[in-house]
Amino acid sequence: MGYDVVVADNLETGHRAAVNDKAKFYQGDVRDKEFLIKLFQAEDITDVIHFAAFSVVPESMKDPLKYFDNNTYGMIALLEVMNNFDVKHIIFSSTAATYGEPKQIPIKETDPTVPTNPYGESKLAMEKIMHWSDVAYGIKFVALRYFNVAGAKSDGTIGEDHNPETHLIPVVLQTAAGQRDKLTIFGDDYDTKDGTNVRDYVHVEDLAEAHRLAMEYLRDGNDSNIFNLGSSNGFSNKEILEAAREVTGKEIPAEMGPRRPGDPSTLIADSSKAREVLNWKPQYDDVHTVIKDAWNFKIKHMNGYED
Ligand SMILES: NC(=O)c1ccc[n+]([C@@H]2O[C@H](COP(=O)([O-])OP(=O)(O)OC[C@H]3O[C@@H](n4cnc5c(N)ncnc54)[C@H](O)[C@@H]3O)[C@@H](O)[C@H]2O)c1
Ligand SMILES: O=c1ccn([C@@H]2O[C@H](COP(=O)(O)OP(=O)(O)O[C@H]3O[C@H](CO)[C@@H](O)[C@H](O)[C@H]3O)[C@@H](O)[C@H]2O)c(=O)[nH]1
Repeated sequence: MGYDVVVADNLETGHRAAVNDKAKFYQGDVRDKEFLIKLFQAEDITDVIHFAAFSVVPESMKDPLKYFDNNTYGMIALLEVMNNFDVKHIIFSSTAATYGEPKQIPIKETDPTVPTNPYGESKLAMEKIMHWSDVAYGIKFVALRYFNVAGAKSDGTIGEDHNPETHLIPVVLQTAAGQRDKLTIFGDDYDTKDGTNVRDYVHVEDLAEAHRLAMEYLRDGNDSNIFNLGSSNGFSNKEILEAAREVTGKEIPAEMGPRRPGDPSTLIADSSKAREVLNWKPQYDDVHTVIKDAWNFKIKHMNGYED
């Protein structure tokens, strides 16, 4: 859309091949202030979109300090360097995991934030650090609380590739592709329509557009703000499995397993604030399309970006 883009990533879970050729790429760690200072000296940065983080809920339960170090400390280092270079806009990948077990569905931005896992806690702390950096240094932020991001770029060129993969839809599709023997659904004794967890899946292309709108919102001189980003539809884990069977035409063997520690029962967004304030108009509300796009990426990249 005509923006000049600089990407910084340590490639710990990311892939060089996922970076568009038109963007400049710097390999380095967001916690490394020397690296950031060199980057901010070399490039004329006006706005920062901060995605870098660890984001696997069960891993954060086992190793919380890894999450507070990479995520929360990473934010401190970044804001310090932004402040030194007088960069005043940051768009941040926050998460539905900041809410914890919701008191009401759909979840509004004003609802209580009581994370049930260290990952969500690390991100909530990052939001608070941005708030106080706004008060003290005038760095304006938009925290985008993503619900479950899924799908792939609709032309099949960019998609999810984690090793090991833990997210439900790509795990289901690895099973459909014969790369796993079976799917294990983590718990069927929740207080939901069929006993399995319910999540709100938002297409990655809709999510990307919300970032552009959030950046323009800050460029227009608006105040710091927090927005939910979800499709506002809830699908149970069993429903995702059934939808994936329909999309792929594969049997997809599955079994029930025990609950996964740290999982809230149901997460569904009220995204009306993003629609009203950012004028966000998500194009995808059908989970079949989300799964179809993820499957399209999968069959073109059976081994991820190695293909
Ligand atoms: N996928 C989801 O459903 C979801 C939902 C809510 C929030 N989020 C957030 O969105 C962001 C992107 O998530 P994703 O699913 O694409 O995960 P991902 O692991 O694919 O992407 C994270 C990227 O950050 C990089 N990174 C991590 N730590 C870094 C560091 N210290 N320095 C430099 N680069 C670093 C990784 O190499 C990777 O490219 C994360 O902040 C995550 O918490 C994701
Ligand atoms: O093999 C699997 C993998 C997942 N699940 C379940 O599928 C659901 C979704 O899990 P997952 O895809 O791992 O996502 P979440 O744990 O819901 O977390 C995602 O969504 C959060 C916001 O809702 C983000 O903050 C996180 O970064 C992102 O990973 C949960 O009920 C899991 O228990 C299974 O049953 N079997």
